[in-house]
Amino acid sequence: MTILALKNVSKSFGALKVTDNVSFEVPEGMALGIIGPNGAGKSTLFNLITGNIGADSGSIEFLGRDVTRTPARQRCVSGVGRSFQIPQPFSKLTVYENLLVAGTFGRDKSEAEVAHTCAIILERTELISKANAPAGGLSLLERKRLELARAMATHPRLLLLDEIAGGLTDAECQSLIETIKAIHAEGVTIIWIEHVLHALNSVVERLLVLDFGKVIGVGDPAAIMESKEVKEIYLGIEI
Ligand SMILES: Nc1ncnc2c1ncn2[C@@H]1O[C@H](COP(=O)(O)OP(=O)(O)OP(=O)(O)O)[C@@H](O)[C@H]1O
Repeated sequence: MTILALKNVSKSFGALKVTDNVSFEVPEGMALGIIGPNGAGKSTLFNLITGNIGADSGSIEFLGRDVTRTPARQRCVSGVGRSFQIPQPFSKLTVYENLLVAGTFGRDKSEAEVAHTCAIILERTELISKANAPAGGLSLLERKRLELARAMATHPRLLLLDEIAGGLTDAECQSLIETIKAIHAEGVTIIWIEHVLHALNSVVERLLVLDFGKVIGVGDPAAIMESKEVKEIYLGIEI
């Protein structure tokens, strides 16, 4: 089953076309990586999928339903979760309270249900020992983990990760990869934008390359990394 389908989606900021006639489909259960140079339009693509910004043209389907004009909150409630490139937790709230906000947002769930699931998510994202610590005092890895945990607290069927491994040491990155793999193994569909290619390629089954807002390649990660176009455009190697 296709969980997400973009058809001819375009978006401009003034004269700058940041998303240029983008079409692709993601089968449920897949982990898809998105790579591309700085400014290629990767985060904008996430904002279009989540509804944080609206498309100028084209359509976006989630779980077979057209969500092109659906507000962000409703898309989140129906199963689109995301992490942001720059973690911005509620710094004066505790880690646990941050999760409660995400878990409660827009949902018709009892406080007891939300409290229970948030505790489980804190375990799975290795933040349980920090549950009562103010989020403002977390290390970078912990803040990245909190981004992941907050996204998980919204119960996503599709999880969008925006450069979640950026700035981490190799060891930190490896521990985060294991957590992401475990989430994926439970059946959550993942789309992951990342510049840390070894992290990305250890999780994803397919890679999509964006350049100047256009999809210039999509397919098996090894084949994509070896393609002439990707080496020239993304890695800056002249062939
Ligand atoms: N709200 C906005 N208004 C105007 N221009 C924007 C807006 N959002 C993004 N842009 C521009 O669109 C282009 C693509 O930005 P985007 O953040 O999507 O790229 P990216 O591929 O995610 O880059 P990076 O890898 O550096 O995060 C950039 O030139 C950016 O300055």
